Amino acid sequence: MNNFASAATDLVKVYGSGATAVRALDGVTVGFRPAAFSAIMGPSGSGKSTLMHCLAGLDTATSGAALLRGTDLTRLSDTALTRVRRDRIGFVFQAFNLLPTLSAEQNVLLPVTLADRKVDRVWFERLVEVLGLSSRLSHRPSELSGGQQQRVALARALVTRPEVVFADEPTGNLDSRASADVLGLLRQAVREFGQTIVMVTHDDRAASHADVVVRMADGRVVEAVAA
Ligand SMILES: Nc1ncnc2c1ncn2[C@@H]1O[C@H](COP(=O)(O)OP(=O)(O)OP(=O)(O)O)[C@@H](O)[C@H]1O
Repeated sequence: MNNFASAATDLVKVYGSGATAVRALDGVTVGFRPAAFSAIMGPSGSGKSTLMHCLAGLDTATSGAALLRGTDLTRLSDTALTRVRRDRIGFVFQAFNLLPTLSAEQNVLLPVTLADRKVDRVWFERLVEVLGLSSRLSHRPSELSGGQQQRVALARALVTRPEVVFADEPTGNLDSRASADVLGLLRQAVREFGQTIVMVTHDDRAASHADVVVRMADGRVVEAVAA
């Protein structure tokens, strides 16, 4: 499992206890290749978000391992986990989650600012150019379209060059044109920057942009195929 950028081994997540317990993950073993675009699909309630949250260190597992390049996140302290999330993982959410009072540039640079790190201007300029944000950097989120806001969120996720970007329904709030645009950019990040991306989606069209599709049902992986 160490060859994978992100992996789960026999991952179990039980919410609640006793008669009302829900086994959201029922022994998931799966690996996500580096520099590939992977999609997790499956019916509502099949455990997609729970798997992603455990792999991204946003939720704790009941048992099993959630590996980020061989680091088992289930064994880390809260402080260590916070650092891993900040330094080694990028996030893109359905609801963009940009800070409304900051400009696009400040939003993109937020993970660098928070980590008190030096901004790599060359990398920043390249990202902004590839994502088509050069003329939008001084705008606040409210002055941007949904597609532009998601591009800012994507730049924010990529700015630290994380080992994995986890995207949770990244096109869920976008119309079909903006969706195609964002999916094309996710693909481009994989192709040009060697970025590893793991995306949860309901949308067959979104999944068709991925290299690999992992299908879940009832808390288990039922299929993992090259798209
Ligand atoms: N915080 C929670 N407390 C209790 N049960 C939960 C919690 N989060 C998820 N579950 C349950 O775990 C199961 C898996 O949920 P999960 O959100 O991972 O599914 P999903 O495939 O992402 O669904 P959707 O596509 O609707 O987002 C569901 O039965 C859900 O009701």
